[in-house]
Amino acid sequence: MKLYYEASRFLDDPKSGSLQNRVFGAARDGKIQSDPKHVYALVLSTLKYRPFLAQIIRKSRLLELEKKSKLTQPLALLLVHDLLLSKGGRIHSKHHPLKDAVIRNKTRLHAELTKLKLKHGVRTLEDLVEDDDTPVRWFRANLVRTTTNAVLAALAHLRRVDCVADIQKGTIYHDKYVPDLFGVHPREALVSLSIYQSGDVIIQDRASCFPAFILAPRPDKDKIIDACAAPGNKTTHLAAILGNSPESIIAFEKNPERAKTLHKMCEKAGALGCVRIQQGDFTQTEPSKYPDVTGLLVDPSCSGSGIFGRGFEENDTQEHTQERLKKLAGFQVAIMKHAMRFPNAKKIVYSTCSVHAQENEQVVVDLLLDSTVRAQGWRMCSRKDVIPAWPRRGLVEEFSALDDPQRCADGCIRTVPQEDGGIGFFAILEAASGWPMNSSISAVDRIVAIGLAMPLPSMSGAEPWQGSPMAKLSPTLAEGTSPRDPTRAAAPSDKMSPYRFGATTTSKISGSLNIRYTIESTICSLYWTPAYLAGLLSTSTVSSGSAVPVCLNSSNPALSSVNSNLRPRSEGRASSTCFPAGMTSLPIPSPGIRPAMLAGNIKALRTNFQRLGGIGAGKLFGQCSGSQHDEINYFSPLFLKMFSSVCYVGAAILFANSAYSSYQFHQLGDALPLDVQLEACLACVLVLVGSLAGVPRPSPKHDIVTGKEVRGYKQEPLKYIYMEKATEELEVQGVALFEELINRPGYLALKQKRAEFAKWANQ
Ligand SMILES: C[S@@+](CC[C@H](N)C(=O)[O-])C[C@H]1O[C@@H](n2cnc3c(N)ncnc32)[C@H](O)[C@@H]1O
Repeated sequence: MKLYYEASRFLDDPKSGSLQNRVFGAARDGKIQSDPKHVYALVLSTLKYRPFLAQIIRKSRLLELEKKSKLTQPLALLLVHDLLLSKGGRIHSKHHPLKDAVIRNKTRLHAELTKLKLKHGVRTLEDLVEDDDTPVRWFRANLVRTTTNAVLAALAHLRRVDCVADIQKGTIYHDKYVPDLFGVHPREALVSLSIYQSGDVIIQDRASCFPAFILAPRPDKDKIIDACAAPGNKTTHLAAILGNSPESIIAFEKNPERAKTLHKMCEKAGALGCVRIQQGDFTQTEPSKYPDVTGLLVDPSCSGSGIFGRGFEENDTQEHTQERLKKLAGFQVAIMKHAMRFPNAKKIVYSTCSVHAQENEQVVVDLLLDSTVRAQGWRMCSRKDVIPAWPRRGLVEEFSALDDPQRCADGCIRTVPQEDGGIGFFAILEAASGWPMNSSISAVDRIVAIGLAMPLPSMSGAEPWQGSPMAKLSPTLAEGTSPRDPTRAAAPSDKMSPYRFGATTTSKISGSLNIRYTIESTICSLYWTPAYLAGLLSTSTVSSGSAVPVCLNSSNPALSSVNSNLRPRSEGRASSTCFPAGMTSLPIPSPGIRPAMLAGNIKALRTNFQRLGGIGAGKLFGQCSGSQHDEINYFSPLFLKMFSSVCYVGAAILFANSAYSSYQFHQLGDALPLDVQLEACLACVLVLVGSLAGVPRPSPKHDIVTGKEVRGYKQEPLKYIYMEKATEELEVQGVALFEELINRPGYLALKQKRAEFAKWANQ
């Protein structure tokens, strides 16, 4: 429980700073004893799902119901998170009153989770969070390994659409801005495809593809430095544009762990021949040692505010936010100034994944107002050099300190998170005097392009080749700063796409209603069906009166006593239950029946089944003839025909019911419960019985000695099932024997049940 107590301190910690810093800092200072990695992971995941967990807790009334246990909201969030979402079963490890309080409400909490999933039409909460975050799954053809046409051929099963808004499941969009880029619906199974696994395609947000595209290095001519490279999305994109020319990229990465990720990603992309990875601080390099470098891509650590749900933490104060932005901007200007010192660099692209002007336009203004930068001849490029067709440009008001604010703003690219189909982005281009605006990188003038960077998969354990589309992953920040944590999980339903709403409404609810109903009805069927079957068999015996046609041999001396017991049940006391006369001898295991009484009847029932089984289904249904000479009675052909039909109809209903239940469980991603499996088995048995009963009777045979017709086997009478006593006893107790059967909703009450369930699910 220590872990939960310690983690709860970080959920609503008023202190500023990133979660990672706070948790690991607390561990260093000896303020927490639990493994900081566990604390961090637990708090991070709880924060991610917080709105949903809070909703589940509120709707289940957990805190109200467990008032006595003094369960607090932060602890409830963590414990419910582990109960519902953690696979490790940590909450069950040792008893503790607070853990027990949550576990006591397990069913209620699971029900609320199910309702939430049904409401949003998702199989897991992960889907819900992801859905809110990623409007489009962007991926680019890795031209190091394949071609755009080969990728299109591999995805030929997807229908081509011409605009981002038309992207839905089963479609593919070929981007009009970045030629090797494609967009699919986030739920499209991309990562399971071989083209993804082989590294032929790399998932990368469109905005993240802009910087390398703007830099546009030329194969065999340019040498590029990627100043802040890990995890390597833009590095591998550069390699693709450079046609994998040997040794054409130097990729710097300060963080040793992230440098390993960068290596992995380059390896996966097949770009190691082209990229030289240099682990170390780019700002500590000596520019004069790189005379052959013609261009740089500077994608420094930033606030990551352009990535969905990765803005500053909600508990960050305004002052703290400003303080952090100032610090980041200071680093960003410094690293850009260093990049501008490379003697033969003609073009620099600067990018961040922030939406804050402080990290974007204001950095550019600071650079352009700097006397050293001016003296070096760097200037801003105009719109025509920075994806001119892209409609969203920089913020004019931020350039008021410069000569032509409109021109400067037009030289920028901005993307709004989600609205523009991906993460937030900004880009600007500057050039030194004399630089021909439409020139390539070989031009003598110097250019600076500014955009936004991508999140870092390694931060959240993503595979490096997943690239940048994982919009939830946090970016690495500058020195003295730290990655952003998801203070908010996915947006609530009002932010959801129409697509999901579509899936959320009637069909899901009615379907889910059916799940519950089918479970209910399945259990009922399983509970009652053997009784019905036994009843059918017994009834056919009883209802025909004393001249029982089934299995009683009038020559049998034991028969008279048996027959005397076989008076129609309507004469007995059970008739008061209003149950159909023919069914009164059913050994129904009503909860009211005391076990001892039931045991007697079960024994009798078993004996009957054994006898019937002993005779054999074929013999029972009269399709076989035997060698015995006793003439015995059989079911009438009409009865058998009807019985067979009843079996088929029953089997069809059970099959349909179990199939639909299976479908619904599949939709929910749950394993098929035993009762549904048993239902399907029962349906098979009914088909078998029905088909045996439906086999036409053989023509009568004649005894070769007597010449008489021989039609079957001698059979023993079925044992009488004594329901009378049980009935009496129950009536004394005031229990209606068949109450459950009478009150049980029929299969045809589905509509009503659906409505009830829909009401329940929408509470
Ligand atoms: C925003 S990420 C880069 C993302 C990368 N460009 C991509 O698209 O995959 C910033 C990276 O720069 C690294 N970094 C920060 N300061 C650095 C420095 N002074 N020198 C080299 N790398 C640095 C960080 O460790 C981090 O991995």
